[in-house]
Amino acid sequence: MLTVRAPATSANLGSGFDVFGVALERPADVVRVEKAAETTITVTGAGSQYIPEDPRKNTVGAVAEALEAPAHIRIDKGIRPASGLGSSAASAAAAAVGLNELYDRGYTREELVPIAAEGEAVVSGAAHSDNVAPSILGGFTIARHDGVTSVDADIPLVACLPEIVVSTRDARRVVPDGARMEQVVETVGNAATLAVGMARDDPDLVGRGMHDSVVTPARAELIDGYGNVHASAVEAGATGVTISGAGPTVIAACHEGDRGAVASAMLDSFERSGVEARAFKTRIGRGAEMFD
Ligand SMILES: Nc1ncnc2c1ncn2[C@@H]1O[C@H](COP(=O)(O)OP(=O)(O)O)[C@@H](O)[C@H]1O
Ligand SMILES: N[C@@H](CCOP(=O)(O)O)C(=O)O
Repeated sequence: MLTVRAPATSANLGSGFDVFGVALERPADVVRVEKAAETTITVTGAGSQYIPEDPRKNTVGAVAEALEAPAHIRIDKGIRPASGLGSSAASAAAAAVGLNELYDRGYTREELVPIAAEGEAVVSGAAHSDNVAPSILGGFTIARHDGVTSVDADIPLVACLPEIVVSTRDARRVVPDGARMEQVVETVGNAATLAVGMARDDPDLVGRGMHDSVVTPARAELIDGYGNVHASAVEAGATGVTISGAGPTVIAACHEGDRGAVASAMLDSFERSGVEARAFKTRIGRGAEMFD
């Protein structure tokens, strides 16, 4: 039996829709895999009552099938589903890393990314890799159709999760069909700024690069109080604020010493909108880790 801890992730970071992602130091899913004649799944932990144990409907089932690696898979959820923190992806990432080792398949971590993304297709209708890539590789990742680039980065973050459920499948339905040329130009500038900020561990550049005028405004409508939470976080010192993944988590980049104030400001602001929320002070962290 093998045990794998795979971290929560924040995808998009505003300007990098379906491309950028970061691994978070916490929270995480823990997945145990054991060889079996056919795949069975049990789920415990955060939000487990909403997660199917049928291998055709759970992200880890798709991964086991893609790797031809049937197993008893036990998932202990540390990441609430439909949170915008890559909950479904963390389980898929952990299963990919664990089953690859258990069955000695020999795939590199980069090669496991599209395999784990098969799980995302099951739940969101699209095999987007921007959550599974950082959950497997850690750091800041750029997921393209032809492969993944990753870089270690150290940026302090605050993730604020309101008690609202937004499924990725629903949030993908509000993504606009296209963008105007000036938005494309702006997005290229922001995305490039963010990537340089990651390479330099610079929270100011990362924050500036998180702005997005294409997808984020449409999705903000799904999160009660988003505009005020954004403004409060910036006022408290956040260098940039955006929706984490498909939401409803709101993620802020900041300097180390500002994390407490930013977290309090975001919580207070959600509360003023009548929304209960939790805030995690976190930072960019490592990818999936395996234990015997
Ligand atoms: N292993 C899993 N972990 C979490 N959610 C899963 C898993 N397998 C299937 N799901 C389903 O995926 C959906 C949550 O995924 P998604 O909407 O992408 O949210 P998140 O951003 O938290 O990953 C829920 O409907 C949940 O039942
Ligand atoms: N690029 C995807 C990311 C979804 O992230 P999740 O954490 O909400 O599953 C999207 O924006 O749809």
